[in-house]
Amino acid sequence: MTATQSKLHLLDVTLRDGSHSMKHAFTEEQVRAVARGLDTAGVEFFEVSHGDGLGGSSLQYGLSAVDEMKLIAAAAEECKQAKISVLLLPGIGIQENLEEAVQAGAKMVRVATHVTEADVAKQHIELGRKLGLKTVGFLMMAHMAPVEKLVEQAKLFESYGAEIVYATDSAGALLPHETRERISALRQHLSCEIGFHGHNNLSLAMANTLAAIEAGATYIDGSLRCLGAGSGNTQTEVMVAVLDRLGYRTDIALYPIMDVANQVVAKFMPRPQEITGGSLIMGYSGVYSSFLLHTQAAAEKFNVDERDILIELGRRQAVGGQEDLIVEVASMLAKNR
Ligand SMILES: CC[C@H](O)CC(=O)C(=O)O
Ligand SMILES: [Mn+2]
Repeated sequence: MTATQSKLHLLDVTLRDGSHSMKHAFTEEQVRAVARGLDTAGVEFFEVSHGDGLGGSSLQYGLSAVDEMKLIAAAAEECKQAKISVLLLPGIGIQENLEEAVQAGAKMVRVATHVTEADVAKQHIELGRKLGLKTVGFLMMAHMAPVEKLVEQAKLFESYGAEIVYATDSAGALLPHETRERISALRQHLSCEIGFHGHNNLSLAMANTLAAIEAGATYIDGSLRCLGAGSGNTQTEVMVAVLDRLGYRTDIALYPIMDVANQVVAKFMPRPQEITGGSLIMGYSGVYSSFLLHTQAAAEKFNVDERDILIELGRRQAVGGQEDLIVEVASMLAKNR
């Protein structure tokens, strides 16, 4: 990689993907402190929503301790320059949720679908554009589709009006050459900007991020201290240092971004974002990172090994929205013991 001084857009997802690790219990005070720190450091975009996107607060996905609209409004109040993104999964979030988020201060929407289901997002992308938002298509579980399928689905997003399309490694299952192959194909076949969102379940989030950048991604996600589902995301503050060493411009100041990571986020994280038995197996068998805490609860309830549940979920190719399968598999394993 050569030093290019070309600008990369870092989007921090601590206050959205981190919601999974926090069991959706962010307080307003925590959100304000993180938002202030990100804004001061020069982060351009950061995401605030329930972990499963707008409207995700439910028994199936986990109830939010504080209404996400209140958190979005609080974060917006703290910002002088940073813009707030929200995640929207068609079928979970609805039009009214997005309109309310805009009232609260959101400036970007990322419409997320399973990697083969972009066609359910047409109205949502059009709505984002109509509301004047920076509008993004976010293809989750990108490891589950062959490259040609990913390109086909990304083109659908682009045709609906998405200004950026992401390949999302939801399970932290991609290897660097697979990431490179996917992002290169997207870059070759699309005119819009390309993004990458990684998870660190196989300790490859940074390697995949660099492969994505080399292949043409210009929007990159990260979270402070890796606070995100599974083993978390590419670590924002580390990425700022690495990209600076490589000669990329992020316009994010290193000490301030380290300070919000270490003096704010580290103080309220429920546990370090380590690669545990469960998250490693998620990357290994290709299971949605957001299933981790649900799986650990089911393993405890049915007294079975969380790794066995995850291997079976991977074999069944479980996708987001199938959280009920976790309990079904755990109970099946307990019966067959
Ligand atoms: C359930 C939504 C999911 O957490 C979105 C995301 O960040 C991913 O797929 O990695
Ligand atoms: Mn994620």
